[in-house]
Amino acid sequence: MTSTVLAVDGLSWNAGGARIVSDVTFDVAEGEFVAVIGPNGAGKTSLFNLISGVQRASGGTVTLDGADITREAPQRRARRGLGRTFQTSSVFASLTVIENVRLAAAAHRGSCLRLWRRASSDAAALAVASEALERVGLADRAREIAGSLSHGDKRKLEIAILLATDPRVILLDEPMAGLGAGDVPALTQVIRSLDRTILMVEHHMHVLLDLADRVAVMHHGALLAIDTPEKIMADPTVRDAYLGEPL
Ligand SMILES: Nc1ncnc2c1ncn2[C@@H]1O[C@H](COP(=O)(O)OP(=O)(O)OP(=O)(O)O)[C@@H](O)[C@H]1O
Repeated sequence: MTSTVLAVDGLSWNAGGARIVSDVTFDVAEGEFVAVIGPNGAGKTSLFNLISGVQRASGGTVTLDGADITREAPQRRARRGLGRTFQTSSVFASLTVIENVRLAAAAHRGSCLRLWRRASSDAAALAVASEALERVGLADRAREIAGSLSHGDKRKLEIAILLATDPRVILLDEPMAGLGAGDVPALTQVIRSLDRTILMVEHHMHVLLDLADRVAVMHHGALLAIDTPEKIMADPTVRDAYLGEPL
């Protein structure tokens, strides 16, 4: 019996006189991987903004582990375990790889960052950071300056930063965007190995077919369908939403 970790119910958002997200309802079960797809402008990032709290919903609710978090600020949601990456990189380019992760671990542990202390003195945060880097395959790059990493490795670092906060749910917004074709399989492998509850916006069909338990299709701000990848691929209304574009 699987339990619901994240639930959105009737979630809506109006902005600039338009309804951007319209009455979206679905549940995500513990350990489930849900891919979110849809044509450009369908409202995928806006949906993530509502779930993570970057935008306040105009209507509906977001529930995490049974708690209504709809009115909570993003930081509070993050502390509850909603971890999110953004389309643009949130890495501190001038810090080392491990410093980026250690800071996230320390902030999550609530330790005040005493800047006069040596950075490495928080042994617990450092241990968490090392383990997170191990998980994403960046352990041997720990002492490098984050800004010098390749695009693909920066994405892995962003995921390590999230892991350092031990999130209940991970929201990944187009993690493959801007990657060369050669970097996609390695990042796919890292994401697959996370073994967490994950919601991911993704355009690469082969990636989400590989990873997703279910695929949610957004269209004009509404949830058009949510089902297994096989059923979604065979759904004529989904094909119509893409105006004949191959899925
Ligand atoms: N703050 C805002 N005010 C007004 N309109 C907005 C705002 N943010 C987004 N939109 C509009 O809402 C629609 C959905 O945008 P959103 O970025 O959520 O779509 P998306 O599915 O993530 O698209 P893409 O795949 O291109 O990233 C777009 O038409 C966008 O222009």
